Amino acid sequence: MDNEKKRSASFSKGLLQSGELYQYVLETNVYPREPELLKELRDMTATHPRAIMATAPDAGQLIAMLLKLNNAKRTIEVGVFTGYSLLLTALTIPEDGKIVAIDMNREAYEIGLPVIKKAGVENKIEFIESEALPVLDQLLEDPGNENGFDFAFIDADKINYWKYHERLMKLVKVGGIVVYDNTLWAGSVAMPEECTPEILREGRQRTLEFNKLLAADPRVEISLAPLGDGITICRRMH
Ligand SMILES: C[S@@+](CC[C@H](N)C(=O)[O-])C[C@H]1O[C@@H](n2cnc3c(N)ncnc32)[C@H](O)[C@@H]1O
Repeated sequence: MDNEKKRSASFSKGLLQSGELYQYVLETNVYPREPELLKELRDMTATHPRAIMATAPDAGQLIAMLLKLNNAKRTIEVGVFTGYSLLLTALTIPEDGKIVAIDMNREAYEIGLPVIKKAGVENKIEFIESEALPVLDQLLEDPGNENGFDFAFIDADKINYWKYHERLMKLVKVGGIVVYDNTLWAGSVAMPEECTPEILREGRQRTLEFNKLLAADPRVEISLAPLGDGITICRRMH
């Protein structure tokens, strides 16, 4: 990819002042520390027609740090796609860690699976091909899962984010962390509706509603970090 294309590809994902600034962050701080196999998976995904869906590497770097700071062992991931955030999590949690990874599309997961196998971390992953909501409800049927998870990463259909949140407030332990992706929705949350491109409008509305509910939720501390497409970090307080 030439520099111009690289700049515009990264800018479409980033929210900083300029593509150059985002590229600077990636090239000086993120890419040099990105594990080799994660880079391989990112490169494989780059040719996918929906490559833009993959978690941004700068957001991924913060997620890995949060997993470590929280000594996360049991995690949930909703929205796997080709597995960038999943491999990142699997590489970060300890050998006996486990990830319940849910996506209704196995095909995309299978694109990244050979790299996950090459990394030797497939044993940490339970991939469930399904709509996420019934799986979370099913997890809650087992009382052993209540407060049973240390961390969750949610990167799927915005319309259900609040429903996921309600379940996660029971599944993730007090002190545990839940990260929601795309909470700035390409910057559209701060645009007047009439100036928002049609393709972003519904997601913008859902994101505005979700962000408002989260900001008023006394169960969590929150921080909306403007990395990637915006990630909101929640720490369950009670
Ligand atoms: C933005 S992508 C996830 C990107 C991924 N975190 C990564 O790092 O590449 C969103 C994924 O959510 C999945 N998805 C959307 N709605 C879903 C639902 N209701 N239940 C389960 N998965 C869903 C899609 O199939 C898609 O693979």
